[in-house]
Amino acid sequence: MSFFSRPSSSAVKIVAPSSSHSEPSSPKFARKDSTQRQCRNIMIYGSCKFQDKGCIYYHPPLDSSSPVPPDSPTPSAALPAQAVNAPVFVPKNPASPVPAPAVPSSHIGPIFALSTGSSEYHYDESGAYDSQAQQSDMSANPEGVANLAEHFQALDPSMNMNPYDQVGDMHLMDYDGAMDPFYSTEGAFAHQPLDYHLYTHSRPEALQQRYFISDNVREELQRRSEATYAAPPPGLNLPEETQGYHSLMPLESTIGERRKFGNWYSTVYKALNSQDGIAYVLRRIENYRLNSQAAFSSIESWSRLKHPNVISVKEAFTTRAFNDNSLVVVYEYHPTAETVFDAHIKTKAPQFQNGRLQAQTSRIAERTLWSYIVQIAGAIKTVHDAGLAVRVVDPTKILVTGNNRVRVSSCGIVDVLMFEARQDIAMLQQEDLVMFGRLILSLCCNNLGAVNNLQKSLENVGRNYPQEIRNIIVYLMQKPSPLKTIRQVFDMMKPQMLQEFDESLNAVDQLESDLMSELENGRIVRLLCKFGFIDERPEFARDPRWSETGDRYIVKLFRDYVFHQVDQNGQPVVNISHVLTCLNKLDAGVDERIMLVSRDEQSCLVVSYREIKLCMESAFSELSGR
Ligand SMILES: Nc1ncnc2c1ncn2[C@@H]1O[C@H](COP(=O)(O)OP(=O)(O)OP(=O)(O)O)[C@@H](O)[C@H]1O
Repeated sequence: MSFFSRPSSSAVKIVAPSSSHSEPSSPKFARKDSTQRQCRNIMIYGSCKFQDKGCIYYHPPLDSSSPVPPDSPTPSAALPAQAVNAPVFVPKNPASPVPAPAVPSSHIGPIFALSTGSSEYHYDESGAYDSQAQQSDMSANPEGVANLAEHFQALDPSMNMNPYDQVGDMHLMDYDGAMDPFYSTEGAFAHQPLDYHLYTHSRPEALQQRYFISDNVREELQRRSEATYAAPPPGLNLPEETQGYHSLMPLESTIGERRKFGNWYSTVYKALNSQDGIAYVLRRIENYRLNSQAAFSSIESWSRLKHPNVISVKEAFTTRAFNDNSLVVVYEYHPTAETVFDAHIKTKAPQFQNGRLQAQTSRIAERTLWSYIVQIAGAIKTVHDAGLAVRVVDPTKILVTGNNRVRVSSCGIVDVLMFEARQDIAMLQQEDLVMFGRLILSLCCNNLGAVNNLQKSLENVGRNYPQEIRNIIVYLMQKPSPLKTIRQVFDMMKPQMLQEFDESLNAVDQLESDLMSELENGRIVRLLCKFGFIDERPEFARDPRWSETGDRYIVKLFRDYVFHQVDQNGQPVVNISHVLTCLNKLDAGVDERIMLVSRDEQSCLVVSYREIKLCMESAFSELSGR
């Protein structure tokens, strides 16, 4: 189907000037004979290997310095009446130079003539009005140009609003550089200003960053992804596989001084599960001898417990794969997690401050501390409600797994190791509370040994933090009593819980808004997929020229307009703002018109995004058989 035969189309075709003014629609454009169409090999490679071997296309003589470019595969020769009456591409003030259209100069042919009746408008290579041509026209027909402009304006009053008039006002959009340094703004070219209503942003005040998820989130997620698939260095002499887990990689150093986990040495590995392909953490206890299978009974209870501040337990097993009797407990893996000890207590390397090397004193912020207390208290409450005890509430066993997000790790392992001691669960829960009090004290004082001088440490807490925190520590560390429960701690920090709740809702809003921008990107990707399906398709319905003709030709020219523009120096324009602007306008099907130029620069089409969208949809539905 010819594009120009669309009854509703207002596309205007602009063709190269013919030798005779009286024949604006040169019969050249009607030629479909392949022997007269230039061979594409000549256009692409400069020569055709098959020229003397039966290639049916036109090969210009070698000595011809500027071979006549072939016709663009314009589907129809003649302009229908509607197209002539449609709004046309007219300079606002024919007597003065016309500003360049939004198409880069190099995409515009040597001289274009807007052929309408017996008059023509001439544009030079930069798209500016060719005053010489105008002179000669005017000498032939002194009133021609002025009359023609009046004629066009009479045809369509909307002509007074020439969208290209705004080109002079167009400027590089402010966010170009801010968005991504890779997309340089060098070699400025005219942009369409963004139509913000095309974006369905939930939070318009944050528009600058809204094309993609925020840099912080993206970088963090990428770091996590890299950590998940990081491979171990060679020569670690680890088992290839144990109980369905492979690609083991230690998450801590296995050489040098090692701390014991109770009476045992332990090592933490990341490993991939061969059944679901997911990464898990294996905590291995070295040289452990299992005396009773019943020791694993608590693991089942732990594997049922789910809480956002508890690292889930998957399973436990014993193995000889490490050349000893090892106990392994498998946990959910949180890439890039670090212990609370490493994050807040460990001495940091000294840094230069005010020109002097100074030790880093990083007292934990009060807000962060409250957030940790609320989260850990929530975890302990859930564990106690399930009839279990955490048993290790320690800065080296609480992990920071995200922005202010903490999770209790290593659950269940002490239950297995100490199975034979069979302690009373109520007593173990009381111990949890004392350990929790010590943890808060260590965090406030930046010191694991703070508990050794309780009086002084509490004074320290009183100086740097509000009285409520001190009260909680004192409450948790007092003697065990049936009245001392984690619920009481919640009563002591109601305002902070409310604040924590508000902030977690804010975090959800923030993530939803990030998700929203990714949704927009998904929309753009779907459009790009359609381009991919249609453009340069070698054949469809036994037609090798399917992707080069009819609606598909418009789609192809639009693809060139979006991606293959060059600046005034002939450099490719690789500016994602332009791409996003065009694709969003296409997706919305706006009425704004743009000029598409054929690759041979012999013809131009002025079409609206709405029409291009129709072409794309019709071509795609042909392909998908809908
Ligand atoms: N579930 C998990 N997900 C991700 N990383 C984890 C997980 N559990 C532990 N890790 C990481 O493994 C490393 C070692 O953990 P471990 O509990 O042994 O800490 P540690 O500081 O070495 O304590 P210890 O001195 O008692 O061995 C830590 O950096 C921790 O962040």
